[in-house]
Parts: sequence; C-alpha cells; structure tokens
Amino acid sequence: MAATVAVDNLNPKVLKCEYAVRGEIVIHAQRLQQQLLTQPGSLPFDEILYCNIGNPQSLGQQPVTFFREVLALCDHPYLLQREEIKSLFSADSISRAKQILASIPGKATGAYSHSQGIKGLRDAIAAGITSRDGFPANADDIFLTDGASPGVHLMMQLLIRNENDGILVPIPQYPLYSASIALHGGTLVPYYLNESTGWGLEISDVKKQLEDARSKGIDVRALVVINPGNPTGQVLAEENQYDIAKFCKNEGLVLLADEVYQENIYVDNKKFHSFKKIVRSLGYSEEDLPLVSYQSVSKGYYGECGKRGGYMEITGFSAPVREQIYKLASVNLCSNITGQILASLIMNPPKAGDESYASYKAEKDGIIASLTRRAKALEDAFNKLEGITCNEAEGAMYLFPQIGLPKKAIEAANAANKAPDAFYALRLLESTGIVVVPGSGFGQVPGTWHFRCTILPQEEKIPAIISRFKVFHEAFMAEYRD
Ligand SMILES: Cc1ncc(COP(=O)(O)O)c(CN[C@@H]2CONC2=O)c1O
Repeated sequence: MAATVAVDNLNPKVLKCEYAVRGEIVIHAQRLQQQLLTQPGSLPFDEILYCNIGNPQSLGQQPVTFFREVLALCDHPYLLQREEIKSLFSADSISRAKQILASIPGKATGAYSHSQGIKGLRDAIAAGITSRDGFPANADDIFLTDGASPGVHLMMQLLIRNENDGILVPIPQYPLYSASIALHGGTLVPYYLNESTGWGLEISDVKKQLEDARSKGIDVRALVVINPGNPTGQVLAEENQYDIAKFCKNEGLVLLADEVYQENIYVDNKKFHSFKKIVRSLGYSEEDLPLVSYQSVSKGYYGECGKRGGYMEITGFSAPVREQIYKLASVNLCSNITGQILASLIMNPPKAGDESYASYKAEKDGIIASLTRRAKALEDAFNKLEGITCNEAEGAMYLFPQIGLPKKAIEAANAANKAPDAFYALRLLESTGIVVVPGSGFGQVPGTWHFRCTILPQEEKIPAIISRFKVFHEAFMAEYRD
C-alpha cells in the first residue's frame, strides 16, 4: 500500500512553523530567475538582485585569505610536506594549520570530534573570548555548532516542555526564533522594540509583556536578545544591556544572547559589548544568571555562511543541566570540522607582527568600510522616498524601513489576500527584480508595514538598485495615491 503522507497528517508544529527569509517572495524570485534563463528579455529587468538574505559571498564578497589558507592546509595535510608550499602560503597560515592539526585526534579533519567540538579549538575560542571581554572563558562552556542556528534549536528543545512554556522574543525578530519556538511547541512572548528610539528596548515594556504572559499561566523561561539586531540593525546601548541582564536575573530568566553580528558595527558612537562581559561586569557569577551566547562564522567580515560554523557559550547552568545539554549535542555526534576550525580562526585572527596581519587587516577593514558605505547609501536613499522612514543601520547587515502605504494599496493587498508589505514586495520584485523580505515576516507593531533589505549587493550595484527602487516606488505610490 502506498504511504499515506499528506500535509494533513504531518506534524502540526511543522505546519505552524514559518521562515520568511526564504519564503514566498524568494520562491517567486527563483521562478522569475528561471524565466530569465529560458525566456531572456521577457521581464522588465535582466537579473534578480537578492537583497533578502545575509549571504555576503553569494553576492561577490571574497573570503578572508588567511582563513582559507589555513582551511586548505588542514584539509589536505600532504601539502604541508611539500617545500613549494612556502611560496604559496604565508608562514603563519602554515604554522596555524600545523597547530590545529596537532590538536585534532588522528590529525584528521575527516573524523568525528568530541560532541562539543575539538578541545584545542575550544581552547582557542575561549582565549579569544577572554581577550575580547577581559573576563575568563572556559573551553568546557563552549559547544561548537553548524552555524548558530542549531544552537538556538538546542536551547529551545531543552527549555520548552509544552505550550505553557514561553520565550520572550524581540519584535521585529529574526524568524529563526519564532520558527524554533513553534517547532518545539512553545509560546512566543513578544516584546516590541521601539522604532522611534532607534529600535531600543524599554525594560518596562518587557516587564509588562512578561507579567501579562504569566497572568495567562505562561511559564516564561528565557529572554532572547539579538545584538546587533536583525532585521532592525541597532546596536544596544551599554546601559540598556545592563538593564536587560539585571531584569533577567531578577525575573529568573535564561538570557539567550544572539551576537552573530558582533563584528558588524558601522557607527562610531556604538561599540559591541558581549553580554558575557556585561554580566561579569555586574559582578554576576555563574550562580546568578544562566547565559547562552551565540556566535557564527556566517556574518562579520568573514561571511562564511556555507561553511556552517559557530558556537554557543553556556554559563550559569548546573552540572546536571549541562549534562542534558551535552547529551543533546551528542545525539548529532559533532558539528562539521571545517566550521569548527573557522570558528576558532575568527576568534583568533592574525595579530600584529604575524606575516598575514597586514593583508588580513586590509581585507577586514576594506569589507567593513564598504558595508558601512552601502548601509549609508541605502538608508539615505530610502529616506528620500515618499512615505518611507528608515532608521540608521548601526550594525548587522540590514535596513528595515517603514513604508506608509496609501489606503488604496492596502485595499488592493487585502483583495489579493496578501499582507500589504508582502503585496508591495511582490510588486517590487515583478517590476525591478529586487528581492526584499516583507516586515510581516519579522513581526512589527500592528498597522505598521516594513520591508527588510540587505546592504550586501556589491557596491557598484548599489546605485542601480537605488534608481530602480526609486522608479518603482514613485510609480507604485502614484498608482495607489488616495
Ligand atoms: C540574528 C541571527 N542569528 C542566527 C542566524 C543563523 O546563522 P547561522 O546558522 O548561519 O550561524 C542568523 C542568520 N541570518 C539570516 C540568514 O541570512 N539572513 C538572515 O536573516 C541571524 O541573522
């Protein structure tokens, strides 16, 4: 008998889960891309410009040479025996590769590792965290993961028992969180970021949401903070961070600190402070506050999304709970070794005096400077468009402008059975080939409409994107003017 798998007999948690970053707009874009291949000239544009996903290297960003030299040598150790290697790779890449291989049992990147990741790499990451924060980090607190995503799923799996367990999540949020909470059968407890204050968060608002959830019988387990923010691009003020840490301690919440954009800071008046540093600066010890800090090789100036590297640093959990976390990690055996090596490299890049330092720093500074220029150019362009207001992208990789849509446009969207910002994004795609993600995919204050656009297309393409956007937007607003 044929298997009777149908949508109506699948896990309802899967059906409830959504992930807009690769949702309907992107799927439609891929169809149009196929049409451009099979029917050139059939659309009013000649290429699709993917501004929907923080995937720098898919849009031309080059990987950092030092990181790739080390990865290549680790994956093919035979090269290290060849004399000519010295004319192809830097001395510090060669020595770093040797050092890493020596820390891998069997010197084999093709072997399973410890379920938390290779100890020598975790030592290097702990040293990098210690140097970044000025407070000690411990290799045993680090779990290397295939990007930050699996680490988020692991903590949701650990904390959520049923729909009465809630997780405080910022709105707008990166939809990994809403998707993971749905998949694990929990309840998302929203706290709204304040667009008028540059996406800051007011602890009083968070407390109100917490108390409201508790009054409904929800056991709120944790608070998620994304800093720098996705999709909102703000960098939290240090004072705000202290408030958040104190709030979580006072309310008995696990603090889940998503810090994957910690190297993406574009403004001089903000600095990245890890929540580990904030918590320790408050004098909180392990017993005071359970904290999970996430890092990834997908962002920063490295943008190595496809290598699937990252870690979660867990502190403030009891030994029996840590054993459960380890057990969960061990079910998947280990994360991929390339990602593990890369995670250790981004936390321990070349230092002044190393042979690769000058070229490494030039590559890093060049990428960050270009991202800064692109963010500013797009932000200024959006703010010049009728009905659009766009907060400054202080960090991360996105702009999240609000669009004041005319009533007629909203009526047309409703008639098409689409959220107004999804209607706008679809029309933008069909007119220009530009792919953005509707704000409804991230959550927003009811009655407001946004879209998220990355700052990632190569710099030479930004003027064309801006002019295409302008032409489309002016025509759209004219078509639906009240
Ligand atoms: C805030 C945040 N956390 C975690 C992740 C997961 O990254 P990795 O699993 O690759 O480490 C992303 C990815 N950013 C998505 C992917 O690209 N655009 C986005 O909004 C993210 O933006």
